[in-house]
Amino acid sequence: MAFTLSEIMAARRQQSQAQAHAQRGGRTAVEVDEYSTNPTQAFTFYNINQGRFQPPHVHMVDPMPHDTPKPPGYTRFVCISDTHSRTDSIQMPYGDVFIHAGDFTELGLPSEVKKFNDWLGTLPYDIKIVIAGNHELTFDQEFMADLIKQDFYYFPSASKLKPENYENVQSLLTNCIYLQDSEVTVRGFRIYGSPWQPWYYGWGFNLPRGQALLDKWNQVPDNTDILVTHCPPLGFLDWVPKKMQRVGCMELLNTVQRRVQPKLHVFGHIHEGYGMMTDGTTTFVNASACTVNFLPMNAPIVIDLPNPRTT
Ligand SMILES: Nc1nc2c(ncn2[C@@H]2O[C@H](COP(=O)(O)O)[C@@H](O)[C@H]2O)c(=O)[nH]1
Ligand SMILES: [Mn+2]
Ligand SMILES: [Mn+2]
Repeated sequence: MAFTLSEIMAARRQQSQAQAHAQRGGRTAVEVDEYSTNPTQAFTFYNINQGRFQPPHVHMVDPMPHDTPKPPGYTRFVCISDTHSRTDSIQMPYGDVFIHAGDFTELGLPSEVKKFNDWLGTLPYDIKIVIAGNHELTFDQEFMADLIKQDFYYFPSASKLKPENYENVQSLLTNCIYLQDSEVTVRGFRIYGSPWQPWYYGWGFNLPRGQALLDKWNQVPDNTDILVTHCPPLGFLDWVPKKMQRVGCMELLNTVQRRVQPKLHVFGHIHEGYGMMTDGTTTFVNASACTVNFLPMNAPIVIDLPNPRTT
């Protein structure tokens, strides 16, 4: 893949401006990236010209064994995602705070949501945080209104749904804190959750790459400790082998690295990307429980974070 000299110079200028700004202690306002609509090209360009995804800062991290003792003064987060109504065989480890990063159903049917909520009720964690993903169709009110207008053309299996059965679908989640472009502070950690992802076959919470998604990420407060999104950022656990593509969101990456800099970013969506990485500032967790064949084979990922000082 060839880049022109002016493209390389522009990217270097952008990088040095961001570094200078960061050195002044400021956090950069994120703008739409010129490679936003082609994430595979963006990855290649920024990797070759800026070493943006290279060691020593960027590397894989081995998930912690579930029987590791928790150090005093730490909170243990149990991260999971993409369970797709297949929770029966999943062994849940010890922990304090449960985080589910979306796709807990296949279609967001109220029956599936109730089953998921019942499962949540059996889990022993102090706090349980859940966001939606593209499969939670009924949680996306605008999506459902459009689907009805199209007479359920794209999702005929959802056609039996009646609006009165899903209008308040969030209220079925009685055993967790549900976040949708919103935040909660637990044990001193500021946690923000958002379900949006780059458009892919017109599912729920799909948005075009670029400004539309950046508008959502711009709602994340600067001092967020833990960011939960359904989709990955570009370059972190976002590789789709069968398409040989990077599919993470460029604007999400820039928001995480240039502005918010959370301690932990939990997501899923790309089942093949299950695992853990770091860039030296943020730990990235793709917690997809299901494989690409929708088999719930991947264990929840646990991570200990030091409790924030409260003054
Ligand atoms: N090439 C792309 N593949 C994608 C994208 N989003 C999802 N996927 C693939 O689908 C599965 C399952 O996703 P789900 O949301 O239906 O559970 C995922 O593991 C990928 O293989 C995309 O934007 N581009
Ligand atoms: Mn999924
Ligand atoms: Mn998904």
